[in-house]
Amino acid sequence: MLDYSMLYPESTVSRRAVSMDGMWNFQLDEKEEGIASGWTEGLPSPDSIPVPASFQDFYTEKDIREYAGDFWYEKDMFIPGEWEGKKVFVRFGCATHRAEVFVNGVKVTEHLGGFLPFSADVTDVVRYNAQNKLVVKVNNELSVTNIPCGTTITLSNGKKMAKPYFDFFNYSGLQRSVYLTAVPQEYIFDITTDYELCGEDAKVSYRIDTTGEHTVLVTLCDAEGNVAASAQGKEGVLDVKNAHLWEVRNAYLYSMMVQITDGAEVIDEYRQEIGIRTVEVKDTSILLNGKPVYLKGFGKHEDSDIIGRGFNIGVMKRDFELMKWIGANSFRTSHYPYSEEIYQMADREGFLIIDEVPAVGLFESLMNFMEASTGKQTAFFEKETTPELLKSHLHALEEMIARDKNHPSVIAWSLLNEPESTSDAAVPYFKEVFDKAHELDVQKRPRTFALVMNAVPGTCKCHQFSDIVALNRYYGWYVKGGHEMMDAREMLIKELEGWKAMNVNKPFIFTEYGADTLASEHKLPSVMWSQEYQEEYLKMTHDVFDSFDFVKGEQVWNFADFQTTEGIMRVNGNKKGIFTRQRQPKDVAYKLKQRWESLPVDF
Ligand SMILES: CCC[C@@H]1NC[C@@H](O)[C@H](O)[C@H]1C(=O)O
Repeated sequence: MLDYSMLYPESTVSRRAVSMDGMWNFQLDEKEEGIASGWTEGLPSPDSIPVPASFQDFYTEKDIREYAGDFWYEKDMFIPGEWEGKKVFVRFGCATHRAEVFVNGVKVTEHLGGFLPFSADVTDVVRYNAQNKLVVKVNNELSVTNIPCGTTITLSNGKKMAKPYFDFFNYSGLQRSVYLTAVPQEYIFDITTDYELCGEDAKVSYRIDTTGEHTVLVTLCDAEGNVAASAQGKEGVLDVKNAHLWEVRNAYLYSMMVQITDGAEVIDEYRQEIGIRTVEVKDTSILLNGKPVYLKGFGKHEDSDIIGRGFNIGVMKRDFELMKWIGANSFRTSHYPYSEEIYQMADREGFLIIDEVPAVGLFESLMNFMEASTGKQTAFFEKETTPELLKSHLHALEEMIARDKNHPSVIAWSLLNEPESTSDAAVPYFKEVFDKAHELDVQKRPRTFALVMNAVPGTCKCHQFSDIVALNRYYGWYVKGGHEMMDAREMLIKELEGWKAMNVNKPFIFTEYGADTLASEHKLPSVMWSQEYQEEYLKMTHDVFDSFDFVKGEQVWNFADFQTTEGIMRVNGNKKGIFTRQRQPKDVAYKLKQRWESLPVDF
């Protein structure tokens, strides 16, 4: 178990959660002198930047935008006297990709992994009714021992630069909200739920982890605030009569109130919204509440102008409005777990999420989108560093499942994106990862990984671990693009015939397919990069999907244009979006809306 709670920060009768978002002091540490020079007590000559945000797109200097190495944040935090006697934490939504945290010059924690929360217990180092100095050293270098994978080079001027093995910009920093929290000495550490449907009724199994032994009370209220069920004890079952189920695009949330009590006294109280639903795979179907569902939607990114990968509540709202407009019902959190607020919104809006751990770039290529189709082997899982990578991977997986396990919207775990799954050495690595996910998830949700283009019938050695087989395919773009699309169609059909012949008897979904498209380009007849070509490509691909009944999902790559490293294949980023980076529709959005609104509901 993790040594920090993953519960989302909330203020209740017993708790306080104070946002520390706003302008923070900020300073690059190119000489890596910060520790030796006492920056832990405060930064010598800082600038100031917003948190949450990536730092890269604020500045005009390319050396800052491409900076790789250590960089520091600083914030003064006032600790109220009434918190004395409680436990006090600083909780980071994430720090990308690694961090060391100091309060009043004392190191209070460190964390590896850039897309999941962690907390520092600062109870013993803070001064009450006084300002306290919070200092964070962050580092954004890439390697093959942490996820996402890449490398870091040193340029001729001695400056370091990140070289991703993945196709998104290495945005970094304090990209999600930071909270100051206070909880009782005996507090609710974790909540775990599972569901069983029994006709019109439902059983909600729960486990409450606390830091003490006092009595635990659990009360489940419906959306109208009526008590639907209640129980006493750290583990139990809530019998819910006439349960109102959480359905795709028809959400219903109950409120679970958990209390630690000592007689009439409430020691700690925490409330979490839950959705009563079941998810399972049966033969080639994905079942939600026992009914088949077909996934329509996108691979996305947390990516927007100016703040990069910083959580942007307005962009989140716009993205959900666009997904509702176009008739989507799902998305994959490609290629890392997203901000918690996005899962909370998906819970409220009834969207299905494939939650992806940041295991991307596990195929050694700086041009993954090109070399992935060549059959190139990079012996990625045969390195001396592979055990260290596996340790980081499993820790990120444990954090992701601990954080996201109670969201009704999360229906599956994606454990890798486009790894090198065609080598014998990949098999034991995958087995460890898939077994760990099964062990950690009480709900035993389906597990998957996205197969890269050269992982096809007969070459992929790892698809057997997946409960849902997810394909990233670009026939008509990276393979046989342009006027050769007719041959691309034949290749896609041939591959699906190959999977069919293997009698895998599992649902297949496409987690990526797409064509780079400039909103400015119209051509008659079409050419690649034109709007017309994106439409022809999607129609060809969808026609093939529709002729294979084991295809149970289509998630277009990508929802919106997004930033990548610069290169000859990227026109200021990846342009495969159905929407522009500013969230305006390309022409194909209207065609996709027609298709998704006309698809039958059940499959
Ligand atoms: C052939 C691999 C395609 C690749 N897949 C991973 C995504 O993160 C990239 O953006 C996408 C692309 O190149 O568009």
